[in-house]
Amino acid sequence: MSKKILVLPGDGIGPEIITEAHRILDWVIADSGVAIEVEEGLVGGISYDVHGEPLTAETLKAAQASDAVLFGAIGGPKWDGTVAYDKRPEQGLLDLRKGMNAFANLRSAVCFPALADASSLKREFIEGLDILFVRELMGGVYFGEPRGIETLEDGTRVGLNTQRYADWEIERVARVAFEMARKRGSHVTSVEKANVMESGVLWREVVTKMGADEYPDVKLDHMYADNCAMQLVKNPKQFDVIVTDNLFGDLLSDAAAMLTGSLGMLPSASLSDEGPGLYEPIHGSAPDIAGQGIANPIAAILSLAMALRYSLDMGGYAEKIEAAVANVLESGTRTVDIMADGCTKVGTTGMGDAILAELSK
Ligand SMILES: NC(=O)c1ccc[n+]([C@@H]2O[C@H](COP(=O)([O-])OP(=O)(O)OC[C@H]3O[C@@H](n4cnc5c(N)ncnc54)[C@H](O)[C@@H]3O)[C@@H](O)[C@H]2O)c1
Ligand SMILES: CC(C)[C@H](C(=O)O)[C@@H](O)C(=O)O
Ligand SMILES: [Mg+2]
Repeated sequence: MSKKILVLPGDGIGPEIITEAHRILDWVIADSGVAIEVEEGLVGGISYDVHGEPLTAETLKAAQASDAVLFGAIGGPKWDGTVAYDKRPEQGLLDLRKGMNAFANLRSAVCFPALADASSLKREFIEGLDILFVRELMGGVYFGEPRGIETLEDGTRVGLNTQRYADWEIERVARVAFEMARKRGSHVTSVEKANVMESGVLWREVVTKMGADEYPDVKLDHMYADNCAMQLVKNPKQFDVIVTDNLFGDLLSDAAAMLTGSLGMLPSASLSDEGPGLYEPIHGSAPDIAGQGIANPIAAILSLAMALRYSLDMGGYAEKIEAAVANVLESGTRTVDIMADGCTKVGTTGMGDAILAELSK
C-alpha cells in the first residue's frame, strides 16, 4: 500500500522552505522507488484568505488520513489584529496539533561541527551539543480553560489563560522522554516551576514517580524553567533530554536554536501514540525576510528527515539527508543566517540545490 504525505507550506517563508524540502522528498521517492503519494494543502493565513478558516475540516481530515504531515510556517502581520482571534493563523496550527493528537513535540538541538563558530556562544560550549527537547504540545496554558478577555463589574479588563495539566498528560509525555533518553545519553532533565505553580508540583511528582518505578536506569534531575534558560547559555552540554510543558518548551527551544547557529536549523516532530506525525521547523514565517529567497531551508529539510524516520520507516533516508546537510555545511555553503568568513553565500534554492547535489553523489 502506498504511503501518503500531506504538505502544508503555510505563510511567509513557509512555501519557500517547503519547496526545498519537497524537492528532497521527490528525490527520496525516485531513489527509493517507494510509492509515496504527496498531497498539498492550505493552512494558516493563506487558508483563512481562501476559506475563511485557518484550518478547514477537509485539511484536518486529510492530515489524519496521511502517514505524515510536513508543515512550513504560519502567521504574519497581514493577519495580526485584523482577523478574529479564533481565526488567526496560529489557531490553525494549534487545531492541527490537537486534531492529530500530537502531544509529544521532539525538538532536536544539534550543533553541526561546521557551524560551531556560527553560534553566539564560544565553540567549546557548543561543539558536540546534542539536546533533545520533549515539549508537551496539547495542554498547559495554550489550551487550558477558562481563557479570554473579560470586563469586570468595575470596568477592569482581565486577560485570562489557565495553566492546567492532568497527571495522565504529564505521564504520557514523560514516558516519551524516558524512552528517548534510553536510546541516547540516559539522562532526563524535567523542567517546570514547582516553586510557584501547582501544575509544576504535580509535574515533578508524576515524573519522579515514573522515573523511580519504571526508569531507574535513566538519570533524572529537575530544574526550574528560569534556571534552565540560564543553564542553556552557561553550560548547554550538561543536557541530554529535556522534558517540559508547552510554554516553557516553546521558549527554551527557541533559545537552544541559537546555540546551533540559527533558528533556521531546528526541525521538530510532533508525535501521538498512534497515527500520523506532524513535522515542522520550530521557526515561524519570518515576515522580515519572506519573499527574498534567503531563508534557510535546513530546518524544513531536517523535519522531512524526521518524518522519514518516525512515520515512514525510512530511517536510512533520514540518515542520508542528515549526512548530506552536514557535508554541505562542511563544504562552506551557507545561507545568510549562518554565513561566516570564507564561506559561499547561497539563497534558499541554492541551499536546496547543494543538498540535492550531495544526495545524488
Ligand atoms: N510554527 C510556526 O508556524 C510558527 C512558529 C513561530 C512563530 N510563528 C509565527 O511567525 C510569525 C513571525 O514570528 P517571529 O518573528 O516571532 O518568529 P520567526 O521564527 O518567524 O522569526 C524570528 C527571527 O528568526 C529569523 N528566521 C526564522 N526562520 C528563519 C529561517 N528559516 N532562515 C533564516 N532566518 C530565519 C527571522 O528572519 C526572524 O528574524 C508570527 O506570526 C508568529 O506567530 C509561526
Ligand atoms: C505559532 C505558535 C502557535 C507556535 C507555538 O507557540 O507553539 C510556535 O511558536 C512554535 O514554536 O511552533
Ligand atoms: Mg515557538
